Parts: sequence; C-alpha cells; structure tokens
Amino acid sequence: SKSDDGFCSAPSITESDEKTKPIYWKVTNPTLSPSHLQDLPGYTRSVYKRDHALITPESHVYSPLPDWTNTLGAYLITPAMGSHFVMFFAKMKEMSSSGLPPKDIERLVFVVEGAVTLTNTSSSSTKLTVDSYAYLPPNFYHSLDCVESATLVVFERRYEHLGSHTTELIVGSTDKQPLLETPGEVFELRKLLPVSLAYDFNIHIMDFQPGEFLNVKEVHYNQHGLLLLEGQGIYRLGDNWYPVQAGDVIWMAPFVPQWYGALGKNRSRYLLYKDVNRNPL
Ligand SMILES: NC(=O)N[C@@H](O)C(=O)O
Ligand SMILES: [Mn+2]
Repeated sequence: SKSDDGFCSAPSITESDEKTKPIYWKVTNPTLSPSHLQDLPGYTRSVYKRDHALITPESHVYSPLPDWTNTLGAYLITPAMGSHFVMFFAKMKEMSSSGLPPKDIERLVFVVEGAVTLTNTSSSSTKLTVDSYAYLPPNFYHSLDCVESATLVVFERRYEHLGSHTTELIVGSTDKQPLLETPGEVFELRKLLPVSLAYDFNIHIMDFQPGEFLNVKEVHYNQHGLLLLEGQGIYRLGDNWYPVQAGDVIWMAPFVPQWYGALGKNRSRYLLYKDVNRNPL
C-alpha cells in the first residue's frame, strides 16, 4: 500500500502474514469471515442463480452429518441445484468418525485443516494431513477417524460405470502430484486422480500467480464445484463478475461462461471438481 504517501489507508497485505500461517489457513479463516460481518445485518456475498452459485463463509449452515459421529456438515452443492454430485464441508470434532456413503456412491475427501486417519479392510491405516486426499470407490468399506479436529471438503456422486472399468482406492497429496501441460494457458495444473477411463471425474488443483488469468473464456458441458484454497481475484460467471477470496465456493452448471483472474500479492490456488471420461448424451 502507499501508506508512506498517506493516500491509501487500507493496511497492505503483508507477505509475512501469509507466510507464517499453515497452508490453506485462509479457507477456515477468511478475511471476510462471519465474525467480521456479524454486525452488518443481512449482508452476504453469496449468490444463487440458474447456472451458477457463489457460496461464501458467512452463508454456511452446519448440521450434524447423519451416519457420521461428532461431525458437522455444511452442504454447498447438491443435485437440488442441478448438479450430479454433492460438495460439502465436514467439520470433524474430537473423537469423530465418518459414515459410509450410500450404495454405489464414490467419495473424494481433501483435508483442508487438521488430520484424519483413513482405515479400510485391507491396508493398514493411513494418516491424512492438510493437502492430502483419498478417493474411495463405490461400495468400498472405509472409516475416517479424527482425534482432535479436522475440516474436509468432500465430493460424492453416483459412480457411472463404463464397460468393465473399475476404480481403486487412491491416497495422495497435492504436492506430490506432477505439474501437467496446459497448452495455451499459464496456470499450473495438477490432477488428484488418474486420467484413465475408469474415473468419471477428476479434481484439478490450479495455481495462478497474481495477474495471471484463464486464457479461454470457457463454456463446456462439464460441471464444476470449486473451492478457492488460497489467494483472491475476480471470477466471471455468466454476465456477473465476483471478487472472490480463499474459502469461497462456486457451483458452475454446464455451459456457464466462466473465467478467472488472480489478484493480490500471493498466488491463487483452487480445487475444482470436473466430470470427465463419460459421453454427455
Ligand atoms: N473454471 C475452470 O477453471 N475450468 C477449467 O479449469 C476446466 O478444466 O474446465
Ligand atoms: Mn471449466
């Protein structure tokens, strides 16, 4: 900020603040957090339209997740919006555990804060910390157990079979995924799932440096559930331009015109659900 010239009073976004916090800290401690807005009656940045929605933290409504223990869930995207998937935050408290999804439903969990232990029938248990994830195939017995606390973002959908392909348990972390080619685009791309035909969706992790933006003003049949993990910028959805920050969630229906421009002093990173590998007919 230009505080030395005295004409900009806003505190500058200091790099050091960002650097001392754990990764993805802003998702659960957003600048415009509910506590900062509580004395502003009725104000929200959330929007819900036919082909997109912006759901911001002051709008989250938590309730106990059926079948989970000691866990509050805030559903952000569900088929009631027109999606074929659900996206929810799971706030796991001490001594909490997950429930199983319904029959034939696949699940992906991504750890935004804290840690959980994944146990399944065959392999020994695996600890998932921040930036780690697990993909659970449909009808795959598993349990996510939390001793202290954890915040997960969870995607679930009905698995769409293709021939005899089958999916398998995937456990990984973003930082171990290779950067993929992005011809014609400047953002850095990682994918959390294999690109093989067995998988009917993928999770993209996309990084933009400040000032970088999507080259293509996309319109496509795929739908998206987006969580901004880091940074800030402008999201265009249809004819609307939204200032967004870490912690914001966006629903993009098929064919909604979409574009992102990253702003500020730190990179933007978002996590994006995208259906793939299946004929839209
Ligand atoms: N909105 C957005 O980022 N979309 C692309 O990344 C894509 O792969 O669809
Ligand atoms: Mn897209």
